[in-house]
Amino acid sequence: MFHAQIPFDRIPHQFKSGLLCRSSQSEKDGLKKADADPSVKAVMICGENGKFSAGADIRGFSSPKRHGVALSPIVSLIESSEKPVVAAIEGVALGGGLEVALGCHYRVAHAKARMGLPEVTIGLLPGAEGTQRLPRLIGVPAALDMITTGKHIPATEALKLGLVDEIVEENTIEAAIRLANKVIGQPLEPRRLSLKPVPKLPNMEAFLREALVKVKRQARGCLAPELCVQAVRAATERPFAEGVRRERELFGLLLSSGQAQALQYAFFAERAVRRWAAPGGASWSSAAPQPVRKAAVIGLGTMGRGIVTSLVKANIPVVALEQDLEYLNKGRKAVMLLLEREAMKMEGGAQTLDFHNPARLQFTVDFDLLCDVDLVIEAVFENMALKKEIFHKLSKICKPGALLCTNTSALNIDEIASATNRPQQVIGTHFFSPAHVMRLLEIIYGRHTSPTAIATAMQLAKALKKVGVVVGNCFGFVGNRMMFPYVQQAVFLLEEGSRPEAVDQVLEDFGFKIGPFRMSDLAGLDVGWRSRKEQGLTGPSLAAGTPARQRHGQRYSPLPDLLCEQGRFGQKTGKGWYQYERAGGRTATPDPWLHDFLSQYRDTHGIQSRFIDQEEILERCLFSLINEGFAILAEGIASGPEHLDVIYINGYGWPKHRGGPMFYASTVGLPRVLAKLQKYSEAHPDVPGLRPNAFLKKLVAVRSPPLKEWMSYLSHQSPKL
Ligand SMILES: CC/C=C/CC(=O)SCCNC(=O)CCNC(=O)[C@H](O)C(C)(C)COP(=O)(O)OP(=O)(O)OC[C@H]1O[C@@H](n2cnc3c(N)ncnc32)[C@H](O)[C@@H]1OP(=O)(O)O
Repeated sequence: MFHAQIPFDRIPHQFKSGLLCRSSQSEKDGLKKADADPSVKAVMICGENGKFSAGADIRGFSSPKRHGVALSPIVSLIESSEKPVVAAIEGVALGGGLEVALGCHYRVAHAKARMGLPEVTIGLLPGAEGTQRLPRLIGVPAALDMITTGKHIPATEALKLGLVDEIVEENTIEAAIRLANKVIGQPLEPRRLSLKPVPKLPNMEAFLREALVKVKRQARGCLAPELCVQAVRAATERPFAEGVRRERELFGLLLSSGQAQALQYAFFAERAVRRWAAPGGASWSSAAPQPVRKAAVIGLGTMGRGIVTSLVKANIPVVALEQDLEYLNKGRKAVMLLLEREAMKMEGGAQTLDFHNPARLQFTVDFDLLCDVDLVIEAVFENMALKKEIFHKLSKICKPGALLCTNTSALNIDEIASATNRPQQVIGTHFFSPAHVMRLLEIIYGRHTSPTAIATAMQLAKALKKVGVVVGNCFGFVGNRMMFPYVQQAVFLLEEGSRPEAVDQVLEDFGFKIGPFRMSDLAGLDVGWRSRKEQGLTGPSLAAGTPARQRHGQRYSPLPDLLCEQGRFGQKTGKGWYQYERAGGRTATPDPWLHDFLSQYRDTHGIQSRFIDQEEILERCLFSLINEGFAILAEGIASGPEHLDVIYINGYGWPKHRGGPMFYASTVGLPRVLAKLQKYSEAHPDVPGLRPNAFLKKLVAVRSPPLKEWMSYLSHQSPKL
């Protein structure tokens, strides 16, 4: 028996899985030697440290030295071996790692192992013949599902699909050796996947056509899933060698598409934001989190319900509190419904979640029951006075070490903290709706927030399977602050001659899940209206004589206020920027009433309507958002552009294959972004959001360095960091 270990490059930090080495000579030599040595009867391939392989080093794909796919010859060599080769899969077998296993004649996996071809998630396709071998092994529907989603499947599922031959609870390597000994001398031809036909489907053509439509719909504008379908189609239509040629061609297209680079940037950005930094030098490397053994949620509106669901799913016991029994019962029903739905999606169902057990989930109107929780998340509506009242109460009732979180999308964390006797334990946790689904958790530190509080909130994000991003305290924090100029431009474009459906179409074609007007109808126009009234921008507190389209000397559009005055709050009232089939309906159709209303509005205010092309729509919306991003970086509200990008991808539906707004700016070119902002700003001098930010100007002046160097060009790090 010859044991070949896939050469492993150890990844720094805690990561113990192996990555495939790009130099392939050593394993080629090993395999050749084993084949030539008559004393070797079989070969077993395993990983190191309990991990088979996480695939190729993703950083290598953007390296200029990279030429073609070097793994295919090794996989072919394994498959063509005259001696049985068995893969012993422990930990993970991903990407190129799984492709190596597919070249083996047999596969044994540990019960806890996970397998997948995640290349699609980094903008590629399995380029070492995986798109040709997998459909031959497990059939087109299952292979297509794995290849186009990139999902990791557990060993139990892999066994059901026929991806592995055996799963074991204990020593995988010994089991693989046992299997290898058993199959010595048996014919290998039937085990060579390249020689097998792809299992036929009665309706293969229709199936592939539908699969293409599905991936195009799901991943608007993202190339990789579409090309994955094309590669699998090649497996169904061509002999193996031709299919491989097609796979290689498609892989090359993706590698040079720009989307792969954006998605790979997003992969590392998501990991980089875990290394947070905050005022006074506190950071992820020095601060330790406190354990959260029990939590409480205050307020069971839409956000509170989702947060409770999230905590229960993370196995954290929860006390859910409402102001009175009527609200409590309503909230309880809604939470139970959400949890039942979630349980149905999980293996093990309701038993796994255990939400009927009052020790795991308790509903109450009694604040005193919060006395022993480790963490409270207040999720009442956005009203400073109410939040302060609650935090004042919490600081009296909760145990000394308890962390006090406020779920707010814009309010001042310091002001909320001032109502307590422990501002160091107050932190903002901005969840996104629906809170049990959306991955983003914006974590906002105030002036007094302690490093332990930040570390605990980050740990909570991890437990909830969310991406936590630590940011500073300012109105709207990062996500909403960048959103304001974007939405503002969208509304200004309507004033000047555009229509909601035209603006939405441009941004949806760019890749956003929904455009700004559909989004506003979904969220409810009344939310922003209430906030504008509180800010004195509209409503009874607006000073008499204020010009209709100006506030504090800047351009202002009263259009959203006028719609709200007509009771048009969006989907909930059946009318907003669009019309819907009924109140609560979800199908938006352009509304002739709104078009007439816009014409009358322009007449009233003497605005000459003009045709606005797609380029202007896109640039004014996106570049104003990006411009605000530069202001946020310059002020030290976020520690790097990756933070802004991760927030936008995970919380605002920014297309991941465009890498986030700041990455996108770097691909468009900072000089172009600056020039366009200058042009639009000259045309609209009363719109500060279009005035190029000084940091953007500085970066252009120093010849637009790569994104990872931007922060070093800030002359001084903000005192916030
Ligand atoms: C030439 C043949 C072509 C082959 C195609 C391929 O193989 S493409 C690569 C396919 N593989 C992947 O896409 C796997 C990506 N990685 C993961 O899904 C996960 O990292 C994991 C392996 C499931 C482990 O998850 P876990 O949560 O335990 O750890 P992290 O995600 O936090 O990762 C720890 C650190 O390791 C770095 N890292 C992980 N995978 C890779 C990789 N393939 N290439 C380079 N670096 C990788 C990750 O960035 C983390 O680094 P830090 O410095 O600690 O942030």
